[in-house]
Amino acid sequence: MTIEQRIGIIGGNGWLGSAIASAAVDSGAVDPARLTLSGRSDLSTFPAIPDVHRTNLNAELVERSDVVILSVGPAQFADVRIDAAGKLVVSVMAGITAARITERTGAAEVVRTIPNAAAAVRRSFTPWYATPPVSASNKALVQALFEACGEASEVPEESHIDYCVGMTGSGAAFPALLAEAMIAHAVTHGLPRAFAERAAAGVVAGASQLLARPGADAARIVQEMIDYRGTTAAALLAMRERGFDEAVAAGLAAASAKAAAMSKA
Ligand SMILES: NC(=O)C1=CN([C@@H]2O[C@H](COP(=O)(O)OP(=O)(O)OC[C@H]3O[C@@H](n4cnc5c(N)ncnc54)[C@H](O)[C@@H]3O)[C@@H](O)[C@H]2O)C=CC1
Ligand SMILES: O=C(O)[C@@H]1CCC=N1
Repeated sequence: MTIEQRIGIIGGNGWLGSAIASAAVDSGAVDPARLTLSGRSDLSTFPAIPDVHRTNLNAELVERSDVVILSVGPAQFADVRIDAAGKLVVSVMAGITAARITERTGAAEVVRTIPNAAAAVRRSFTPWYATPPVSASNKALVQALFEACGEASEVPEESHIDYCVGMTGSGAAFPALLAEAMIAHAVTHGLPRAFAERAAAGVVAGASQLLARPGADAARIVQEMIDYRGTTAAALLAMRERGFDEAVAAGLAAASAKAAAMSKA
């Protein structure tokens, strides 16, 4: 779907805002001439997307946009003073409630999302929640915008977005954590670091594709390996025995707790 509405990204000079802007343009979903980015840094540091309008003035961005994406840090939101009444406001900020966004922007139609760092390679999985006033056509716009960044899926409750800060938002870093642990182990067993890095990245990125197959079922893949009763089963059972599931659960809970604390900072 090509998005006809004019899009503005406040914080479009930042990590995630830049990735969304590039994905939206590269996918063809958004015409760069209808895209505006704002941020606090020098305009020369903004992403180099031809024909995109860049500004340090949020009011100018709002004036030029039908859809305003909020991509500043949660603690920076208190400094964003805009009047977006009558516009669709889409937040990617962790921890900031839709009620607070309406209160501070005047927008009735608010969507909360939690994309992730894989938006940079158009592989973010992005859940989104629309407040009741959001029209069906604006919901379709949000779905199209985040499909340009990877996959997107509507959730029925705002609390699901707060939960997803850990799972989808922070989860993009988890494969690298797994790879790092494997590299460290391989190096202590004498393997050359360069080989270990290539092998770990290859295993983590390559084998993840098993889960990308239609109908893939993580629990079934794990159980099949355990039922095979070979070396993989030995590895999986030892990791579980040492608290793998508990470590993941603690990580997800810590991310959501941190988001709640950041939103109050
Ligand atoms: N980085 C990630 O993987 C993810 C980030 N998020 C959320 O996305 C938001 C942005 O995160 P990042 O891009 O990583 O941060 P960032 O620090 O790279 O970008 C934020 C940008 O906002 C700009 N900014 C700050 N105050 C501003 C203001 N008043 N007006 C205009 N621009 C302003 C800054 O110049 C900065 O470039 C955060 O709220 C974060 O919780 C959500 C999911 C994943
Ligand atoms: O690390 C962070 O704070 C951001 C928010 C969710 C994922 N990344």
